[in-house]
Amino acid sequence: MSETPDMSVLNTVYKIIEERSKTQPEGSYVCALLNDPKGINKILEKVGEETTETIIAVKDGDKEEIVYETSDLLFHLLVMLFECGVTPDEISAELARRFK
Ligand SMILES: N=c1c2ncn([C@@H]3O[C@H](COP(=O)(O)OP(=O)(O)OP(=O)(O)O)[C@@H](O)[C@H]3O)c2ncn1[C@@H]1O[C@H](COP(=O)(O)O)[C@@H](O)[C@H]1O
Repeated sequence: MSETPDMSVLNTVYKIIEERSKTQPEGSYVCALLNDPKGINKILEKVGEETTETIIAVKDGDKEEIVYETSDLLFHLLVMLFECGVTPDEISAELARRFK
C-alpha cells in the first residue's frame, strides 16, 4: 500500500475479528483468544500486558517500540470490544460527541 492507512484500519481489523469469530479458521490467534477457557479474563490479561509494554516503551522513549506496542494494545482492545458487543463506530461517535 502506497498511502499511510487512516483510522478506518481499526474498523477493518474489527471486521476481520468478526469474520474469524464466524468462520473459526484453524491457527487463528483471534479464535485462540475468543475460545480461551479463561473467557474474557484471557483478553483482559492481554490488554493488561500490552498496556504495560506500551508504558515501558514510552518510558524508554523508543518510538519504534511505542508504535509496535500501541498497535498490539489497540488490536487487543478491538478483540475486547468485539467480545463486549461494542463497535469501533460507537467509540468514534463518543469521541466525536466530545469535540469542542
Ligand atoms: N493485528 C493483529 C495482531 N497484533 C498482534 N497480534 C498477535 O498478538 C500476539 C501478541 O502477544 P505477545 O506480544 O504477548 O506475543 P506472544 O508471545 O504470542 O503472547 P502469548 O499470547 O503467547 O502470551 C502475537 O501472537 C501477535 O501475533 C495480532 N494478531 C492478529 N492481528 C489481526 O487480526 C487478524 C486475524 O488474525 P488471525 O486470527 O491470527 O487470523 C490479522 O489479519 C490481523 O489483522
